[in-house]
Amino acid sequence: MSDVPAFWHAALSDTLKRLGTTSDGLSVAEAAARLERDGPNQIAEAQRRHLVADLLRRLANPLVAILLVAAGIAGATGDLASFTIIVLVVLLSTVLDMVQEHRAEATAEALKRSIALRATVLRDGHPDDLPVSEIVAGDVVMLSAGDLVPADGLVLSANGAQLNEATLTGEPYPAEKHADPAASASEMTDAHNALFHGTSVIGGTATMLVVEIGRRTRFGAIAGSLATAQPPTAFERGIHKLGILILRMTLFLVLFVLLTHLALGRPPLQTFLFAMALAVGLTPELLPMIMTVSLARGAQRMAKSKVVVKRLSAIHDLGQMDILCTDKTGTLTEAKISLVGHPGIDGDDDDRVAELAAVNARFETGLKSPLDEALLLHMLDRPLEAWRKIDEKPFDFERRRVSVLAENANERIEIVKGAPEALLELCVHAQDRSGAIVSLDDGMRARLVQIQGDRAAQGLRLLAVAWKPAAGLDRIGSDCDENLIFVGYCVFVDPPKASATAAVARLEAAGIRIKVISGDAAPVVQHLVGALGLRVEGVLTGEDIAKLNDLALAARVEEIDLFARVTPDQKTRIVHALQARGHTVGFIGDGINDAPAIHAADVGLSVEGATDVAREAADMILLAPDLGVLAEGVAEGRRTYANIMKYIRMGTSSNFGNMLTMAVASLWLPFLPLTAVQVLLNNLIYDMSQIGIPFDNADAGDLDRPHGWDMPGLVRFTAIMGPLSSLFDIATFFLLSQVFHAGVAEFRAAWFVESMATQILVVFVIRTARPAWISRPHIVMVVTALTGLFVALLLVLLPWSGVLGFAMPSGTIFASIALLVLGYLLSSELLKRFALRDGRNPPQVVDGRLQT
Ligand SMILES: Nc1ncnc2c1ncn2[C@@H]1O[C@H](COP(=O)(O)OP(=O)(O)OP(=O)(O)O)[C@@H](O)[C@H]1O
Ligand SMILES: [Mg+2]
Repeated sequence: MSDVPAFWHAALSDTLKRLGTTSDGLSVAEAAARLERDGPNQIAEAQRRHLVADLLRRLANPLVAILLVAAGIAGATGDLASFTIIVLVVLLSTVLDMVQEHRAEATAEALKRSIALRATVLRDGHPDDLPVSEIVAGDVVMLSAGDLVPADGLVLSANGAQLNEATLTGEPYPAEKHADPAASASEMTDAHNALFHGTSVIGGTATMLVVEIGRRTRFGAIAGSLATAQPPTAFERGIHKLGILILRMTLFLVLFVLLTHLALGRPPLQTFLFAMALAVGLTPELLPMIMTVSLARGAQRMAKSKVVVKRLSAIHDLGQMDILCTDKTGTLTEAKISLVGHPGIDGDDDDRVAELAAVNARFETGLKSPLDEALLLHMLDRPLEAWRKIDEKPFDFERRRVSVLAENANERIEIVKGAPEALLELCVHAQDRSGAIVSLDDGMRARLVQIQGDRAAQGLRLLAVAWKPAAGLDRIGSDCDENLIFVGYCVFVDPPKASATAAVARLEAAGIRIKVISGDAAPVVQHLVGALGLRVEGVLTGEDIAKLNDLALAARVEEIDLFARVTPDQKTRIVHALQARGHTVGFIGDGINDAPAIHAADVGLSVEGATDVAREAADMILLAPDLGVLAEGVAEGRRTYANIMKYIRMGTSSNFGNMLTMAVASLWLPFLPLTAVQVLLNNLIYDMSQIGIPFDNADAGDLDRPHGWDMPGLVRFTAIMGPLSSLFDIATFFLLSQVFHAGVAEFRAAWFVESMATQILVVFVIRTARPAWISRPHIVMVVTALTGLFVALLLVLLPWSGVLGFAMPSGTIFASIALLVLGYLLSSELLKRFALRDGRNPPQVVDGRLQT
């Protein structure tokens, strides 16, 4: 990497001295000073772009730049009015755009900050829960299983600390960390005394001295080069394609208008300005702003219904999600686990079982599972003080058991507790109530399997407990799973969550199929879904999945709704298999074991109380561990999508219509239908009139099933509504020039009004697939749209309209225009039933289930 010696080579005492700190950490005042000096501990550059820089960036947009140059030419040739107005309009619309977008981004950022990761940091010698961004070099941070390492640093002390460093090193196996110096380690993979930002603690605890923060960490160094941006969603890709299409058409039209007018001998400068203004008018320049504002507004509303969005574009995915994978504990159950029994091999409660299990739970340093907590709670009145820990082999989700080496005055033994099926297999002896050790024959094995089956069928969760003598041993050996002596089971109850049934029903009614993916045993999961009354089909276990390759798995995942005893890796495989079948997949989970699947899903979901790793991997965080909250979120996602589509439909259809109109007008009219200034004003007012769209209400039809980017539907909409608007434009031309023989200024005023009214008012028609008078628009949208129309009328009616090149049209002209506009709105209302049909084959909902 670099010639500077790696930070883990130096002696700890030297590093402490260099950083001016001790193993008790910094004082609050010193930390504040360092935060001021070094800046926050974050990898991304400060998000807030500088306002002036942003303005310049927007003005550098080629279209705007051409306009400004054109304005300059107009000014130089003495057309001061055009110069001033063009510059004003350009500035106004740019600033408008920018302010809206900044405000939206600020809202989204604030929401995100509310769920920022926190860490336990020693300040003034006391542990304090602080946002990770406030960590400075010299701080001492306390880490435990499930935490993300917030910076680079040295291990001060560790207790069975195991780290997953795959993000940095690609190494899938956990790395053990301890405080001994590693002066000779040249690679980070060998630096067993160093902790790196972005890795996660999967077992044990550690205290860490922070050495490097933010971009100076190893992770920060590569994160900068590896663009961390998420790949665009299907919706964003669609929008991008549409943008390119519009750009091509605009270019074509502008060239066409330019060449025809020049060929017909019209004044070159004016024609050029007009063509440029047209180009500006045709670009959906407001689209990015409308998208950001809609998404931010969606995020704000979702926050009210307790879903905090970390990645804004995930709102699209949420609206499009048609499969939700969920883990069991906490989402479908109350996660209030208690021990209800500890039967020995005869089936009756045996205290030795509870005691050994509790010793194991007490000494295990990994993330305490709710099962461990239930065990410890049960033993509260009988402290395990006689026991001393010697060694441990921590829990992992592949082995599904924990081994602990411990002793009391009488014995030194290895105690194992874990998933019963596998653990029973490993036992060759059993111990009965009297303490006698008997051989575990087939008959007894069958009786024990029977106990497992009985309890699981009642929905009770089981852990098996076994042990073996370990006199003279100081470490757990590689033979730790051999020759075990079975003592009994711990039986837990985790009551089903009452609200889950209704929440699942709501999600299913919204066209989302639920799949339960659990690390628990199949009968337990089956009993639970039965108790909740969920309609789920089929079961696949981790063992089955291990035998399937990805292709075979993809063939099975559709019809199976229950997955039991799966490993974390298999959770991810299931998500990928569903994605391969074309589904938009959500995954909700809270554990270390869920994080990879959360990351792989289109919509990664986690809950407030989940482990850091799960929350970090998620796109959205539910503030309440309740699927009902998610159902609300889905509705918001779809509303956001529906509103963005309104803007896009308005834009594409009126653009396409305008293009046709302009092409016809250029050939036919002896003058430009509008001056450049008028085109720009038209565009500005139209833009402003649409600012209310993100606030609009959505119809039930927009919310009751998933929908994604639908290009064929959009093309059909444009092909129907575009020509319709041209038809009425051309009718207006005809009326004005052939019937009323309007003068140039009067013609332009009338056409300005007609074009504004049709463009602005049609939103009330196409915002809904239902009859326009049934579906109520949001008041903010009504007000912005009508204000736009009012301003347009003022520009023509006020005395100074002459400055803009308008002359007041006669009352008859106004009346005919009003009739034309009315006719346009009515025919749009009639035709929209053909234009607004979904372009894809609508998914069929049969018997409440979405058929795919
Ligand atoms: N602390 C523990 N000690 C021993 N075994 C454990 C412990 N925690 C979990 N196990 C075993 O590992 C299995 C898988 O763990 P867990 O149930 O947490 O997985 P999961 O996929 O998160 O399940 P869920 O869907 O319930 O959230 C458990 O069913 C249990 O048999
Ligand atoms: Mg879990």
